Amino acid sequence: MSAADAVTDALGQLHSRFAGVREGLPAAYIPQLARADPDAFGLALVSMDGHRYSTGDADVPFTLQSISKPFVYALALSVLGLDEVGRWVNAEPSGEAFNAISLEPATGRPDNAMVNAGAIVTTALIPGTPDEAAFERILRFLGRFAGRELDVDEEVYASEAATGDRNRALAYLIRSAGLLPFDPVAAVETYFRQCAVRATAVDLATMAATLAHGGVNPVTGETVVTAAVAAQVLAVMATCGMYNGSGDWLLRVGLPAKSGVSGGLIAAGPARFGLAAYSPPLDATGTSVRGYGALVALSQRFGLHLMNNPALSGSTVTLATTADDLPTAPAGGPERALRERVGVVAAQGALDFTAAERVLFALDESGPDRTGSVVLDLREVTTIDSVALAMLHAGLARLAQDGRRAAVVDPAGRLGPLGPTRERTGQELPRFASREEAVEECARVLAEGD
Ligand SMILES: NC(=O)CC[C@H](N)C(=O)O
Repeated sequence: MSAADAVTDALGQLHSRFAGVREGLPAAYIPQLARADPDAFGLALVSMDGHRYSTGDADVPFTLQSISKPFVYALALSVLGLDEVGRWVNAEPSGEAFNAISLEPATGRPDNAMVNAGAIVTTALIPGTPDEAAFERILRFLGRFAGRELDVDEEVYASEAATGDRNRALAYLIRSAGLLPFDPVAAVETYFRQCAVRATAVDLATMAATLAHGGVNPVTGETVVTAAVAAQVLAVMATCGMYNGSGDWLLRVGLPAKSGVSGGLIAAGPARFGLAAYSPPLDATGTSVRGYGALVALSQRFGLHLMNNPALSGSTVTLATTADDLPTAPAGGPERALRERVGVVAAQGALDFTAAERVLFALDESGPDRTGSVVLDLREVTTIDSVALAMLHAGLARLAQDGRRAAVVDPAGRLGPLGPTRERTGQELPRFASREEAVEECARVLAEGD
């Protein structure tokens, strides 16, 4: 036993709770899918550190079906960009079933890339390269999300190819509206193959975790897509991923998700987890019945709903005082009076936009009457993202413009080159290794001014 087995136990409890559910039937319109074991049931979770947890049939391979759609959309966005992809496929929830004729009346443009119509167009947009046909490129790309090479279930592919006339009809209909830029037969064949790619629930949770982790596979460390593309894909999954069940899903589960008619279901908790369920019996929207139940319960149990009181990051400002309050300040004398006019603000942790706002507010409030000098101590700060960095430099420059001398305690150089502040003020921002030196410098400058 290990401590982390508690996570596996939590998954195991959900598994036991839903394993007995007998509702729903495996998809039958693709004959080969009707042969799936209705009792198969697996759950998997992958953390942002790449830790994998699973229970039940989480290592049983099954075909991705529609779960391939967000990942092929990610490839299209990576190759062509959102504006170009958006010319061919919209991003509006259709409120209709996955196989509906969800096309914009005037243009024939599919409503979104999660319904079949939009997914077929998305697949058609993927160009082959001199080295790789379009499908090989898609297959390899899916494998980078999973962290291993994936393959095709040829029987499921053949079964869908033999019966998939509705998807062919959709492709012809789209082309008749003048939209589909490629051969509809080839586009649908590639789409059928992508739907027949095989993966396990653990693979799928890794794929979802890669989207949740800003496009970096947390198991392999590979950057598969940019953070911007990962966010775009998650946005479309959130609004359209569960078809005509998308609104209800966002309400109850609150996570970007995608279902597939083989019984797979993924959900992504941005910056938290990738989740996957596998259980073939489906409800009326083509969603795994047990998977739905388990992920609703899991989201509630682990508090994953995105709109639910987003966790306030830990306290940022750990000290906001004047220098004469510091234990190192010698009592009495003119030194002490100078030190009363030096504000000290210490920050900690990872600084983003929210945290930078707290720091800037504390700098303003520091010192008597919001005047005098300020020392910003960044020794306990672990990271400063680009947005926070620009805000800190802008804020420090404004202090200088107000005639308030600022000094930073930043031995690790987290504030980067101090140039941005200097450029705005013409003054060098002094940087010190210790708080005491910074306070002394500020007090010295105040004494000079007196
Ligand atoms: N919802 C799904 O998983 C549908 C995928 C399936 N290959 C189809 O096109 O019908």
